[in-house]
Amino acid sequence: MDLTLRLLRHGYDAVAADRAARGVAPDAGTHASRLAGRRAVVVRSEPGARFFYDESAAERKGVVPPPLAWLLFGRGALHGLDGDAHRDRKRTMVDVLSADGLGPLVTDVGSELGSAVATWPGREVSVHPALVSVYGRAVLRWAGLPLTDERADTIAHRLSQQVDGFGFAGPAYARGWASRLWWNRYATRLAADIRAGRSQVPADAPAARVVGGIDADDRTAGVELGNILRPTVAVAWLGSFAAMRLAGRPDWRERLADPGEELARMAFAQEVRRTTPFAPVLAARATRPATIDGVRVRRGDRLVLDIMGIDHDPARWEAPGEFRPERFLDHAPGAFDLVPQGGGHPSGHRCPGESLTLRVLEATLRVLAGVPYEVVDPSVDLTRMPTTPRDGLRVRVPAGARPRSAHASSPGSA
Ligand code: HEM
Repeated sequence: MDLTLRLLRHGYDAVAADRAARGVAPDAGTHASRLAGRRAVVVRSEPGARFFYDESAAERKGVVPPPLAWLLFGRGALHGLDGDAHRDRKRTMVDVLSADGLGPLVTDVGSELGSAVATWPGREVSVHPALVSVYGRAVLRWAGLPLTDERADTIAHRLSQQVDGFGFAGPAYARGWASRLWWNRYATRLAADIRAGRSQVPADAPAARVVGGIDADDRTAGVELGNILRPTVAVAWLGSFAAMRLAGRPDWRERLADPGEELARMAFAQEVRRTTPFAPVLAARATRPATIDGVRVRRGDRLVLDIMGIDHDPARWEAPGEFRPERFLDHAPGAFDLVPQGGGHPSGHRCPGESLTLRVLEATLRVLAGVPYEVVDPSVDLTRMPTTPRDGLRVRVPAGARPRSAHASSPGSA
């Protein structure tokens, strides 16, 4: 069976099911398969991951089919560019997302979430939609868009629908497309207004820097602006798993509530990234032949990076099935060992939002660690992509509880 069908049927367990069906040895780092009717080589080992990220060996153009790529990233997005066209555009994105400029966004996430959790005592709330609002308001404000909170909430939830639709889950896929078409219209107009000096977006704000830094038409500039806003909202998927893990670890919960424990929160966030199912695989096309781990690669073959397999590989991670944040306290992962947001060098296709993701999760953990909530149902459907703990993680906060974060002053680092 084709891996595409397995992805639709098994979701995050698709590669494991493919390996089992093809009789691949448990320790094999690479195996031959099929993707969308073509020969494919699925890579997990370090040599395989290096080949996947070698620009002289693999390309992206046209590999992800439009029904998925145009929904999630938008038509013409840098995810599907190669060579100089990719490099030029990537530079703008990396500049805008550099660590120096993220402080105000991260502080805002902490204070927005602090205000939100102050309303939770005595209620049962769903964490995922709450985080979509918090991250969405914060990133839209940081980007420089002058919006009311209500309008920002609406936009945040529309952006989250584009993410929620990527796994072709029936109505979610249709909702995702409705939101994508709306975003394309809204963002094209916004990009044109920013470029013509007709908007209230300050010239040095991230939205103006993205739109001004990209050498492309207004529609494509709007698509790339979405490629900063939408994935920041998507951190809510990781955030809901972070909240679930926190509830399961009272020892860490106590520690992470201490404002001085930033490094421990970063380690916890790394382990959340490693263990959270988000993108199961990535795809590219081989531009030259090779042999990887004894498996022949032909020019034109699809290459599939097995994200779930790498992040849970027993050769890389001790007890990979266990949630152990301490593994990141004194260990920085290699460029091909922890790949929830891609791997290799940042100038390649690796996600430029990793630092933002980690810092937003760190701020989220600081606030949530001070809230005495219980999880209603931690079950996770691994066949649904993207997935969250059931119902976006419903939590119950006792009446009269006083979330610590709502009273603590926010440290500048958070
Ligand atoms: C939920 C958190 C996130 C996850 C799981 C995630 C995952 C990924 C993955 C798997 C890739 C593809 C890497 C590759 O093709 O090799 C990627 C690329 C990308 N991500 Fe993220 N990401 C996240 C957050 C962010 C954030 C916060 C931003 C920006 C604010 C961002 C912006 C991008 C962009 C622009 C690319 C395209 C890079 C390129 O093709 O050169 N992502 N991300």
